[in-house]
Amino acid sequence: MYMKGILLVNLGSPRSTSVPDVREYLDEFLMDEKVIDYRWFFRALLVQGIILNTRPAKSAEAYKTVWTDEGSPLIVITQKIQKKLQKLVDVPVEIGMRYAQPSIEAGIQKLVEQGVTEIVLFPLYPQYAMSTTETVIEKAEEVRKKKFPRIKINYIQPFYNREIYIDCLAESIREKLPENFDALQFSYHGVPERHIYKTDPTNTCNLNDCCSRENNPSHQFCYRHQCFDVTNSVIKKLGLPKEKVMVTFQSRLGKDKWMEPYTDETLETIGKKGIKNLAIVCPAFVSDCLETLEEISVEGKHQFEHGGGENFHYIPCLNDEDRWIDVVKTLCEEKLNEFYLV
Ligand SMILES: C=CC1=C(C)c2cc3[nH]c(cc4nc(cc5[nH]c(cc1n2)c(C)c5CCC(=O)O)C(CCC(=O)O)=C4C)c(C)c3C=C
Ligand SMILES: [Fe+2]
Ligand SMILES: [Fe+2]
Repeated sequence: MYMKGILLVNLGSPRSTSVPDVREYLDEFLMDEKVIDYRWFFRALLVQGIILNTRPAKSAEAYKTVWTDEGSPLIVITQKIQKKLQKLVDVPVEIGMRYAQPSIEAGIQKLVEQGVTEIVLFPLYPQYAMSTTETVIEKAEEVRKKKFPRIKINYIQPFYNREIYIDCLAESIREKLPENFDALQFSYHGVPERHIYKTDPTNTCNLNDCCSRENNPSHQFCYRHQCFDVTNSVIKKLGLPKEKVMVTFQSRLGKDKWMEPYTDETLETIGKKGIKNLAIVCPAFVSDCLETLEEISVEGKHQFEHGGGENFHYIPCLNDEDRWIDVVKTLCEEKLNEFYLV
């Protein structure tokens, strides 16, 4: 007897805003070799010897500013997506986080307890990255092989170029754009440049003009290309001129070279260049989280105003908007149906 289910996977947050809980979360997150891709000894030296001495206290303060009575925004929003999706589909829907709780293992366990044998696992990231999609799939496969060897898992691939997603994002942005703005900034989570080279099976991406060219075989694993592709498709739908649009990369960590231009440096300087009214959106995230609610809405706003900007307008993520839940449903159903084909 076969039974299907859906597991929605997001990044995860600390259990609470206490410094020990934030340290535990950062330890698991940053010791993932798909995130900090140094050899174990050097990774441990950097993460456990340096970063975990100071960052947990700083991050805990940041988390306090976004935490709600129900918990971390990222987890609360993922739960809301789960509940809304559950009303639309007739198979069980659970959630799992790549780091901390509820874990991917706990999510699969819940599905198995409901009799599920075939799971559609949805990594909630529009663009592919080694530090997101790839680590989720690797972790889920590790858990499946060790704990649930008889379960089948079918993975939803990055959906950055799916028309239903682009339509949904464009409409969501259109509704939230202020009447007057000098520029619309697309701020994506950054990754170290090395990650892009490392995951390019074709060795052709030059992290430059290549990412904006059409039909390069490297694009399937090029996070930078996929960010530009989302931006170009959305602005085409919105009918916005390219001159009014910027793409930047946020949230860098450590001393490696991350993709440029950096969001914070851009925000500090554009006011003086005449951009007084700014709208900003963060399409690497489907749900609002620390990186959007604190780093962009609060810190980003200060940086913009400090640099001479006047009106800063943050455009929230898709979160649990009904049109986005419909996209999630369609993408899940496509994969659920694939089980019949194998
Ligand atoms: C959306 C895609 C993401 C990519 C790509 C990504 C890469 C990446 N992140 C770090 C380091 C940190 N990220 C942190 C928070 C965080 N990152 C993402 C998403 C991506 N990360 C989200 C959704 C969040 C928010 C989590 C939440 O609880 O709200 C943090 C923790 C917070 C902090 O201390 O600043 C770190 C650290 C690296 C190193 C990396 C790629 C190599
Ligand atoms: Fe590229
Ligand atoms: Fe991150």
